[in-house]
Amino acid sequence: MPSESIMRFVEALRRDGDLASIDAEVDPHLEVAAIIRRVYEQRAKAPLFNNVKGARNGLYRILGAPGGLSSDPKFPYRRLARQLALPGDATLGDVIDKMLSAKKSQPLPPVHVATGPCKENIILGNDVDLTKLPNPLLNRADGGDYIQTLGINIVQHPTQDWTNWSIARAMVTDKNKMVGLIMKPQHIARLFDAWKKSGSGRDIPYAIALGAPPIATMAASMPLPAGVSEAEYVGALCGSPLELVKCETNDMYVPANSEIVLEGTISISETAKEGPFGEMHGYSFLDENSQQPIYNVTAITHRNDAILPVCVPGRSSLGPDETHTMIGTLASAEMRQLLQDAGLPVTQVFTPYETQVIWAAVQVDRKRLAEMGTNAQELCNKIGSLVFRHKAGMQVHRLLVVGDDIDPFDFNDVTWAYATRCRPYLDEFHFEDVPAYPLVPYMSHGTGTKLTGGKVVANCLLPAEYKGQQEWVTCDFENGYPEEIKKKVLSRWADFGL
Ligand SMILES: Cc1cc2c3c(c1C)C(C)(C)C[C@H]1C[C@@H](c4ccccc4)[C@]4(C(=O)NC(=O)N=C4N2C[C@H](O)[C@H](O)[C@H](O)COP(=O)(O)O)N31
Ligand SMILES: [K+]
Ligand SMILES: [Mn+2]
Repeated sequence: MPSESIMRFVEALRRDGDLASIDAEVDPHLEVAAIIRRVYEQRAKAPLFNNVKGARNGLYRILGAPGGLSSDPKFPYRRLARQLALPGDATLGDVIDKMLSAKKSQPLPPVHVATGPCKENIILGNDVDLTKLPNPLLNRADGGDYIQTLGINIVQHPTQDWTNWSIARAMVTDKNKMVGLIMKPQHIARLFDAWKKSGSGRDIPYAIALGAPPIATMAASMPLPAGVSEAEYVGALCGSPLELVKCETNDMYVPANSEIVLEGTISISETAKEGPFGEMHGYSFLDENSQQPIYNVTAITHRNDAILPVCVPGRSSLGPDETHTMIGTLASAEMRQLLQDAGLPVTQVFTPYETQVIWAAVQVDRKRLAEMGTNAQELCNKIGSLVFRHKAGMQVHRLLVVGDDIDPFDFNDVTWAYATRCRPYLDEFHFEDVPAYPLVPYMSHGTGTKLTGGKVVANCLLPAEYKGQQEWVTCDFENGYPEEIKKKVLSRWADFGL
């Protein structure tokens, strides 16, 4: 059973020796975020701050980098594994397979229970004061304190039977208000529009479950198809229904063992300035601010000694954070599913962390490719059209189509194929009429259009590979020498003192 609560997850990290439990007082104004940012980059233990300056009455402790790489280089993805109850030595391929494993199963609806740990403390109406919480400032350029970076935004469709769980950032603006990014084509934006169109004129009931069960947070970060209620997918993933409790001030349901729950309504008319925010590509643009919807907060409920998980997005090549290990990996899962459902000989898709998950390597089975009797132009246009016109491919701007001799999780492999087999211009297939990811710096602050285009598929297969032929020997130790020579070399290696 995956870690069905943040507490169980923290215990798993402690057992792994991958948790630093810090009782010294730390300042949520930049100090906490700077530590978390360095934890990602140094691949240090996940920090649990038990003594955050300004915390009171159990609100709140902070857990940093729950989805960062583990502090044990032998098991880099062990934190993700613990969230999904996979073995500690799980690979990213295992994480992708696990998150896709319920694709063919029946959805398993959650069950409603009377109460749970998130109901241990209930703060209502006038007692709600977000400004009294130790909200973290995550980057010196940020436009506000982002309390919401790893919680689940829970919003229902006004008429259809669809409750969407996603992650969308939000910052505190005053005692009972936040403002949060709601951007197309994300489902929260789609539901926001549906509410506006419904003509009811009502503001939108929502809940944000902070410190929800880790596997629920993973599903919230995954671009599952529209209409799929993530809670039901999680039930199918776990083989047992999630337990939800009803909110105090609206009819939303939240995971019973969430750490902290914010309840209220998203205004369909009022907006406020949101951002800047240090985002997933490693930039916080000083002029980045847009008018975004206001989240009214009518209740806060929480566990005693509640823990707020926090993500501090930034440069991933030094050490990926959850906007890479979760957004990138889970979008890769959905892109792989999309291409396989279209009958293409795709065996794996992955967004390298070295590219801020803006690129994705698409691995094809070269034997099955040869049976297709196709060519680069045809294959790359098919792949690009499928991925770039689908929501799961929204944040990817460059696809690299590689053969099965290339490990998509190994950036050395991917760049070797890209550098040596993709001829600039002839092997690049451009897409200017597809939705862009507007937060990519060369889109938001570049010279061209901001909402469309700037996408390309790079063919990294030589023509012979389209016929299933590999007309070369790869010059590395692994491939360049007969087995008995390699055995001989390895057996004498130590004696030579190399
Ligand atoms: C894991 C994770 C996911 C995030 C985000 C973050 C983290 C940690 C923070 C740290 C808050 C940074 C911003 C980054 C920002 C962002 C915006 C657009 C695309 C990617 C990221 C955004 C966000 O603010 N808004 C948004 O719409 N989607 C986000 N996702 C991606 C979505 O959770 C993901 O796409 C899901 O699939 C949505 O569910 P849906 O398919 O609509 O049901 N945030
Ligand atoms: K989701
Ligand atoms: Mn969704």
